[in-house]
Amino acid sequence: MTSIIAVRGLRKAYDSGFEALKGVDLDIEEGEIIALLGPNGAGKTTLISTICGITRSTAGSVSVGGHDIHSDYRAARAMIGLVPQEISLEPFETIANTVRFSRGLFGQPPDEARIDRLLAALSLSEKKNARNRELSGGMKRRVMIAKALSHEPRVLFLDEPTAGVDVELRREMWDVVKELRRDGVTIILTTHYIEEAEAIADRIAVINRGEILLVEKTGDLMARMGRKELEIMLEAPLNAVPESLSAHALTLSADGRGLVYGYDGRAQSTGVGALMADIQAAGLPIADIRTRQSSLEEIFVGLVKDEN
Ligand SMILES: Nc1ncnc2c1ncn2[C@@H]1O[C@H](COP(=O)(O)OP(=O)(O)OP(=O)(O)O)[C@@H](O)[C@H]1O
Repeated sequence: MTSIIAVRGLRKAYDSGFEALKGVDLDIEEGEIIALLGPNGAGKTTLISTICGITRSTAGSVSVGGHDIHSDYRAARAMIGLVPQEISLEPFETIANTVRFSRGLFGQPPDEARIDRLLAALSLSEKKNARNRELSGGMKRRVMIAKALSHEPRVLFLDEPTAGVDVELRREMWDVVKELRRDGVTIILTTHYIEEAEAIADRIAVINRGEILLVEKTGDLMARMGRKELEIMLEAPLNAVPESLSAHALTLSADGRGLVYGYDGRAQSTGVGALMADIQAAGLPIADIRTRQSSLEEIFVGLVKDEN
Protein backbone atom coordinates (compact mmCIF):
# COMPACT_ATOMS: atom_id res chain seq x y z
CA MET A 1 0.00 0.00 0.00
CA THR A 2 1.08 3.53 -0.66
CA SER A 3 0.34 6.38 1.69
CA ILE A 4 -2.13 8.95 0.42
CA ILE A 5 -1.62 11.28 3.38
CA ALA A 6 1.72 11.91 5.03
CA VAL A 7 1.80 13.93 8.24
CA ARG A 8 5.23 14.89 9.54
CA GLY A 9 6.10 16.58 12.83
CA LEU A 10 2.78 18.38 12.90
CA ARG A 11 2.33 20.94 15.65
CA LYS A 12 -0.53 23.25 16.35
CA ALA A 13 -0.56 25.92 19.03
CA TYR A 14 -3.77 27.96 19.32
CA ASP A 15 -3.62 31.70 19.87
CA SER A 16 -4.10 31.08 23.58
CA GLY A 17 -0.68 29.40 23.46
CA PHE A 18 -2.22 25.97 24.08
CA GLU A 19 -0.46 23.30 22.05
CA ALA A 20 -3.14 20.90 20.79
CA LEU A 21 -0.80 18.89 18.51
CA LYS A 22 2.69 18.11 19.71
CA GLY A 23 4.58 16.69 16.77
CA VAL A 24 2.27 14.20 15.05
CA ASP A 25 3.64 11.75 12.47
CA LEU A 26 1.07 9.68 10.62
CA ASP A 27 0.87 7.86 7.30
CA ILE A 28 -2.57 7.05 5.99
CA GLU A 29 -2.66 4.32 3.41
CA GLU A 30 -4.68 4.56 0.25
CA GLY A 31 -7.97 2.67 0.54
CA GLU A 32 -7.93 2.05 4.28
CA ILE A 33 -10.34 2.99 7.03
CA ILE A 34 -8.41 4.42 9.94
CA ALA A 35 -10.03 5.39 13.23
CA LEU A 36 -8.60 8.14 15.40
CA LEU A 37 -9.49 7.21 18.93
CA GLY A 38 -8.98 9.49 21.88
CA PRO A 39 -10.66 11.09 24.88
CA ASN A 40 -12.29 14.55 24.83
CA GLY A 41 -9.81 17.24 24.01
CA ALA A 42 -7.16 14.78 22.75
CA GLY A 43 -6.69 16.73 19.52
CA LYS A 44 -8.70 14.65 17.04
CA THR A 45 -10.65 17.53 15.52
CA THR A 46 -7.56 19.73 15.51
CA LEU A 47 -5.64 17.02 13.65
CA ILE A 48 -8.37 16.62 11.04
CA SER A 49 -8.78 20.37 10.57
CA THR A 50 -5.04 20.81 10.21
CA ILE A 51 -4.71 17.98 7.69
CA CYS A 52 -7.59 19.53 5.72
CA GLY A 53 -5.88 22.91 5.79
CA ILE A 54 -8.74 24.58 7.69
CA THR A 55 -6.57 25.18 10.72
CA ARG A 56 -3.04 26.35 10.08
CA SER A 57 -0.27 24.34 11.66
CA THR A 58 2.52 25.96 13.65
CA ALA A 59 5.13 23.47 12.44
CA GLY A 60 5.48 20.33 10.38
CA SER A 61 3.96 19.33 7.08
CA VAL A 62 1.00 17.54 5.56
CA SER A 63 0.82 16.20 2.05
CA VAL A 64 -2.27 14.76 0.42
CA GLY A 65 -1.67 12.70 -2.69
CA GLY A 66 1.74 14.34 -2.91
CA HIS A 67 0.34 17.90 -2.67
CA ASP A 68 1.43 20.08 0.23
CA ILE A 69 -1.61 21.34 2.11
CA HIS A 70 -0.25 24.91 2.25
CA SER A 71 1.83 25.51 -0.85
CA ASP A 72 -0.48 23.43 -3.05
CA TYR A 73 -3.74 23.95 -1.14
CA ARG A 74 -6.24 23.75 -3.98
CA ALA A 75 -4.95 20.46 -5.35
CA ALA A 76 -4.64 18.94 -1.88
CA ARG A 77 -8.07 20.15 -0.77
CA ALA A 78 -9.72 18.88 -3.96
CA MET A 79 -8.74 15.37 -2.91
CA ILE A 80 -10.45 15.70 0.46
CA GLY A 81 -14.07 15.46 1.56
CA LEU A 82 -14.84 16.52 5.10
CA VAL A 83 -17.93 15.67 7.12
CA PRO A 84 -17.78 17.86 10.22
CA GLN A 85 -19.20 16.94 13.60
CA GLU A 86 -22.13 19.32 13.35
CA ILE A 87 -24.86 18.89 10.75
CA SER A 88 -25.19 22.14 8.82
CA LEU A 89 -27.71 22.14 5.98
CA GLU A 90 -29.75 24.90 4.42
CA PRO A 91 -33.25 23.96 5.67
CA PHE A 92 -35.22 25.06 2.60
CA GLU A 93 -32.82 23.69 -0.01
CA THR A 94 -33.43 20.36 -1.72
CA ILE A 95 -31.02 17.50 -1.32
CA ALA A 96 -30.11 17.53 -5.01
CA ASN A 97 -29.35 21.26 -4.96
CA THR A 98 -27.32 20.94 -1.79
CA VAL A 99 -25.09 18.36 -3.42
CA ARG A 100 -24.92 20.18 -6.79
CA PHE A 101 -23.93 23.41 -5.07
CA SER A 102 -21.22 21.74 -3.05
CA ARG A 103 -19.79 20.18 -6.23
CA GLY A 104 -19.78 23.58 -7.89
CA LEU A 105 -17.87 25.10 -4.99
CA PHE A 106 -14.95 22.87 -5.87
CA GLY A 107 -15.08 23.98 -9.46
CA GLN A 108 -16.35 20.65 -10.77
CA PRO A 109 -18.62 20.79 -13.84
CA PRO A 110 -22.28 19.77 -13.36
CA ASP A 111 -22.78 16.01 -13.62
CA GLU A 112 -26.34 14.87 -12.93
CA ALA A 113 -25.56 11.22 -13.54
CA ARG A 114 -22.81 11.35 -10.95
CA ILE A 115 -25.09 13.04 -8.42
CA ASP A 116 -27.80 10.45 -9.05
CA ARG A 117 -25.30 7.65 -8.45
CA LEU A 118 -24.09 9.28 -5.27
CA LEU A 119 -27.61 9.74 -3.92
CA ALA A 120 -28.46 6.15 -4.83
CA ALA A 121 -25.36 4.86 -3.04
CA LEU A 122 -26.45 6.72 0.07
CA SER A 123 -30.09 5.56 -0.24
CA LEU A 124 -31.27 9.10 -0.82
CA SER A 125 -32.69 8.79 -4.36
CA GLU A 126 -36.30 8.91 -3.22
CA LYS A 127 -35.67 12.11 -1.31
CA LYS A 128 -33.73 13.81 -4.06
CA ASN A 129 -36.22 16.67 -4.33
CA ALA A 130 -37.17 16.82 -0.66
CA ARG A 131 -36.05 19.80 1.38
CA ASN A 132 -33.36 19.25 3.98
CA ARG A 133 -35.69 20.21 6.80
CA GLU A 134 -38.03 17.36 5.85
CA LEU A 135 -35.39 14.71 6.51
CA SER A 136 -34.77 12.47 9.49
CA GLY A 137 -31.55 12.84 11.45
CA GLY A 138 -30.04 9.79 9.74
CA MET A 139 -30.88 11.12 6.30
CA LYS A 140 -29.34 14.49 7.18
CA ARG A 141 -26.13 12.74 8.11
CA ARG A 142 -26.17 10.95 4.79
CA VAL A 143 -26.72 14.25 2.97
CA MET A 144 -23.65 15.62 4.79
CA ILE A 145 -21.69 12.67 3.40
CA ALA A 146 -23.14 13.20 -0.10
CA LYS A 147 -22.09 16.86 0.11
CA ALA A 148 -18.57 15.89 1.15
CA LEU A 149 -18.33 13.38 -1.71
CA SER A 150 -19.87 15.63 -4.35
CA HIS A 151 -16.53 16.69 -5.85
CA GLU A 152 -15.23 13.10 -6.04
CA PRO A 153 -12.57 13.27 -3.33
CA ARG A 154 -10.33 10.27 -2.77
CA VAL A 155 -10.13 10.82 0.96
CA LEU A 156 -13.09 11.28 3.29
CA PHE A 157 -12.80 12.61 6.83
CA LEU A 158 -15.67 11.85 9.17
CA ASP A 159 -15.54 13.66 12.48
CA GLU A 160 -17.54 11.57 14.94
CA PRO A 161 -20.05 10.35 12.37
CA THR A 162 -22.13 8.47 14.91
CA ALA A 163 -22.00 10.74 17.96
CA GLY A 164 -25.38 10.66 19.63
CA VAL A 165 -27.07 8.43 17.05
CA ASP A 166 -28.98 5.28 17.93
CA VAL A 167 -27.64 1.77 17.46
CA GLU A 168 -29.52 1.11 14.25
CA LEU A 169 -28.36 4.29 12.58
CA ARG A 170 -24.82 3.67 13.78
CA ARG A 171 -24.81 0.32 11.97
CA GLU A 172 -26.28 1.94 8.89
CA MET A 173 -23.46 4.49 8.93
CA TRP A 174 -20.90 1.70 9.25
CA ASP A 175 -22.38 0.04 6.15
CA VAL A 176 -22.14 3.32 4.24
CA VAL A 177 -18.51 3.74 5.30
CA LYS A 178 -17.60 0.18 4.30
CA GLU A 179 -19.25 0.62 0.94
CA LEU A 180 -17.29 3.81 0.29
CA ARG A 181 -14.12 1.94 1.08
CA ARG A 182 -15.11 -0.72 -1.45
CA ASP A 183 -15.30 2.10 -3.99
CA GLY A 184 -11.69 2.92 -3.16
CA VAL A 185 -12.26 5.95 -0.91
CA THR A 186 -9.77 6.29 1.94
CA ILE A 187 -11.60 7.03 5.18
CA ILE A 188 -10.39 8.69 8.35
CA LEU A 189 -12.90 8.84 11.16
CA THR A 190 -12.74 10.07 14.71
CA THR A 191 -14.70 8.34 17.39
CA HIS A 192 -15.10 7.92 21.11
CA TYR A 193 -16.69 4.55 20.57
CA ILE A 194 -14.14 1.81 20.87
CA GLU A 195 -16.53 -0.79 19.50
CA GLU A 196 -16.99 1.40 16.45
CA ALA A 197 -13.27 1.47 15.78
CA GLU A 198 -13.15 -2.28 16.30
CA ALA A 199 -16.08 -2.92 13.96
CA ILE A 200 -15.06 -0.91 10.93
CA ALA A 201 -11.48 0.31 11.06
CA ASP A 202 -8.56 -1.44 9.36
CA ARG A 203 -6.22 0.43 11.66
CA ILE A 204 -6.59 2.32 14.90
CA ALA A 205 -4.59 5.35 15.94
CA VAL A 206 -4.83 6.32 19.59
CA ILE A 207 -4.28 10.00 20.28
CA ASN A 208 -4.01 11.70 23.65
CA ARG A 209 -2.90 15.20 24.65
CA GLY A 210 -1.85 16.02 21.14
CA GLU A 211 0.34 12.95 20.66
CA ILE A 212 -0.20 9.71 18.77
CA LEU A 213 0.32 6.89 21.25
CA LEU A 214 0.03 4.04 18.80
CA VAL A 215 -1.07 3.12 15.30
CA GLU A 216 -1.84 -0.54 14.81
CA LYS A 217 -3.92 -2.90 12.71
CA THR A 218 -7.23 -3.42 14.48
CA GLY A 219 -6.90 -7.21 14.46
CA ASP A 220 -3.38 -7.09 15.93
CA LEU A 221 -4.46 -4.67 18.61
CA MET A 222 -7.44 -6.81 19.53
CA ALA A 223 -5.33 -9.96 19.58
CA ARG A 224 -2.88 -8.25 21.89
CA MET A 225 -5.68 -7.08 24.09
CA GLY A 226 -8.14 -9.91 23.76
CA ARG A 227 -7.35 -11.51 27.10
CA LYS A 228 -10.16 -13.05 29.06
CA GLU A 229 -10.36 -13.98 32.68
CA LEU A 230 -12.46 -16.75 34.19
CA GLU A 231 -13.04 -16.72 37.93
CA ILE A 232 -14.38 -19.87 39.53
CA MET A 233 -15.84 -19.18 42.95
CA LEU A 234 -15.55 -22.18 45.27
CA GLU A 235 -17.90 -23.14 48.06
CA ALA A 236 -15.00 -23.62 50.49
CA PRO A 237 -11.78 -21.58 50.56
CA LEU A 238 -8.40 -23.10 49.64
CA ASN A 239 -4.94 -22.35 51.04
CA ALA A 240 -3.21 -23.00 47.74
CA VAL A 241 -3.96 -24.10 44.18
CA PRO A 242 -4.22 -27.93 44.36
CA GLU A 243 -1.39 -29.92 42.81
CA SER A 244 -3.81 -31.67 40.44
CA LEU A 245 -4.60 -28.29 38.84
CA SER A 246 -0.99 -27.19 38.44
CA ALA A 247 -1.11 -27.75 34.67
CA HIS A 248 -3.47 -24.76 34.37
CA ALA A 249 -2.26 -21.19 34.76
CA LEU A 250 -4.31 -20.46 37.86
CA THR A 251 -4.02 -17.94 40.62
CA LEU A 252 -5.90 -18.03 43.88
CA SER A 253 -7.80 -14.94 45.01
CA ALA A 254 -6.82 -13.34 48.32
CA ASP A 255 -9.75 -14.88 50.20
CA GLY A 256 -8.97 -18.35 48.81
CA ARG A 257 -12.44 -18.74 47.31
CA GLY A 258 -11.71 -17.77 43.73
CA LEU A 259 -9.58 -19.59 41.16
CA VAL A 260 -8.65 -17.12 38.44
CA TYR A 261 -7.72 -18.37 34.97
CA GLY A 262 -6.43 -16.00 32.28
CA TYR A 263 -6.65 -17.04 28.62
CA ASP A 264 -6.86 -15.81 25.08
CA GLY A 265 -10.57 -15.54 24.35
CA ARG A 266 -9.93 -15.75 20.61
CA ALA A 267 -7.88 -18.93 20.71
CA GLN A 268 -9.27 -22.12 19.16
CA SER A 269 -8.51 -23.99 22.33
CA THR A 270 -8.98 -21.91 25.45
CA GLY A 271 -8.36 -24.70 27.95
CA VAL A 272 -11.57 -23.82 29.81
CA GLY A 273 -13.17 -27.22 29.22
CA ALA A 274 -10.15 -29.16 30.51
CA LEU A 275 -9.88 -26.87 33.52
CA MET A 276 -13.53 -27.37 34.47
CA ALA A 277 -13.16 -31.15 34.12
CA ASP A 278 -10.05 -31.13 36.35
CA ILE A 279 -11.78 -28.98 38.98
CA GLN A 280 -14.63 -31.43 39.03
CA ALA A 281 -12.23 -34.37 39.25
CA ALA A 282 -10.48 -32.66 42.17
CA GLY A 283 -13.85 -32.67 43.95
CA LEU A 284 -14.02 -28.91 44.45
CA PRO A 285 -17.65 -27.73 44.65
CA ILE A 286 -18.26 -24.63 42.53
CA ALA A 287 -20.49 -21.85 43.88
CA ASP A 288 -20.38 -19.50 40.90
CA ILE A 289 -18.50 -18.60 37.73
CA ARG A 290 -17.61 -15.19 36.31
CA THR A 291 -15.82 -14.18 33.14
CA ARG A 292 -14.48 -10.82 32.19
CA GLN A 293 -12.86 -9.60 29.02
CA SER A 294 -9.96 -7.23 29.02
CA SER A 295 -11.42 -4.97 26.42
CA LEU A 296 -9.92 -2.53 23.98
CA GLU A 297 -11.45 0.00 26.32
CA GLU A 298 -9.28 -1.14 29.23
CA ILE A 299 -6.17 -1.10 27.10
CA PHE A 300 -7.14 2.31 25.82
CA VAL A 301 -7.79 3.63 29.32
CA GLY A 302 -4.52 2.04 30.47
CA LEU A 303 -2.62 3.64 27.62
CA VAL A 304 -4.09 7.05 28.23
CA LYS A 305 -3.57 6.76 32.00
CA ASP A 306 0.07 5.73 31.67
CA GLU A 307 0.60 8.86 29.68
CA ASN A 308 -0.82 11.29 32.20
N1 LIG B 1 -9.86 27.48 18.85
C1 LIG B 1 -9.24 27.00 19.90
N2 LIG B 1 -8.54 27.80 20.74
C2 LIG B 1 -7.88 27.30 21.81
N3 LIG B 1 -7.87 25.99 22.14
C3 LIG B 1 -8.56 25.15 21.36
C4 LIG B 1 -9.28 25.60 20.20
N4 LIG B 1 -9.85 24.52 19.62
C5 LIG B 1 -9.50 23.46 20.37
N5 LIG B 1 -8.72 23.83 21.41
C6 LIG B 1 -8.16 22.96 22.45
O1 LIG B 1 -7.34 21.99 21.82
C7 LIG B 1 -7.50 20.71 22.46
C8 LIG B 1 -7.90 19.67 21.44
O2 LIG B 1 -9.23 19.94 20.98
P1 LIG B 1 -9.92 19.07 19.86
O3 LIG B 1 -11.24 19.68 19.57
O4 LIG B 1 -8.97 18.88 18.75
O5 LIG B 1 -10.10 17.69 20.65
P2 LIG B 1 -10.93 16.40 20.24
O6 LIG B 1 -10.01 15.25 20.45
O7 LIG B 1 -11.54 16.54 18.90
O8 LIG B 1 -12.04 16.43 21.36
P3 LIG B 1 -13.57 15.90 21.36
O9 LIG B 1 -13.49 14.41 21.40
O10 LIG B 1 -14.09 16.46 22.64
O11 LIG B 1 -14.24 16.44 20.13
C9 LIG B 1 -8.53 20.93 23.58
O12 LIG B 1 -7.83 21.10 24.79
C10 LIG B 1 -9.24 22.19 23.18
O13 LIG B 1 -9.70 22.90 24.30
